[in-house]
Amino acid sequence: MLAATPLAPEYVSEILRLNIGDDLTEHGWSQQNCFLTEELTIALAAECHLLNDDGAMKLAGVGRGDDQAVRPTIRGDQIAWLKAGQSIACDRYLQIMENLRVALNRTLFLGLDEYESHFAFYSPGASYLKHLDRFRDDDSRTVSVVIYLNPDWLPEQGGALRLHPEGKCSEDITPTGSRLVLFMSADMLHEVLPATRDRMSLAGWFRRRV
Ligand SMILES: O=C(O)CCC(=O)C(=O)O
Ligand SMILES: [Fe+2]
Repeated sequence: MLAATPLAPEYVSEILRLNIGDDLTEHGWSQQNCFLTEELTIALAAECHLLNDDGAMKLAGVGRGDDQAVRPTIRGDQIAWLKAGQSIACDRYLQIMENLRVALNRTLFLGLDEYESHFAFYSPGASYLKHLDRFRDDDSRTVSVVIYLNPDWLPEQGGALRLHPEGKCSEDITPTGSRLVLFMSADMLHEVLPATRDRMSLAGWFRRRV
């Protein structure tokens, strides 16, 4: 059982030591393995599974506002947005992301001031075609974040996040549990390849006020 213990204040400095800011500036993306403890990853994965089993997740849409539409051939994941206070595990995760926001602002001066996040559940065969995370009419999404919740993922099970950094070769990242991937929302084209097993994650966006 997860205890509701607060994170140590020095967690911000621990995050700063990971050089995520340098990675984002130099390459437009960063990957950190074992970013969450195994205990927290397991608790978040269990919550994601439960939400899916309870029918509390909805097929995700593409676009925004009146233009939003469900198009499973473009985007096939089911999602549930996080709300503060919904569980100890989610609050712990949101606290870690708040520390990450503070750490990124100290190094990148991006003025990130909010974080939004949802659980995502891709059933076998579901994918998300190549896209940018920033909307045409709203440039507040600045840094995209994904944390994977899948134990013992094998590369042959598919489901990679494929990044397409401009002018460079694409990069495939397997969705292994506790792994964190960040990238610049405005510039990084990316896609989710289909997998042969359930694929769970927490996707989120640091936004700046516009
Ligand atoms: O799950 C991933 O690897 C990326 C998800 C994604 O691109 C999105 O939700 O916008
Ligand atoms: Fe995306």
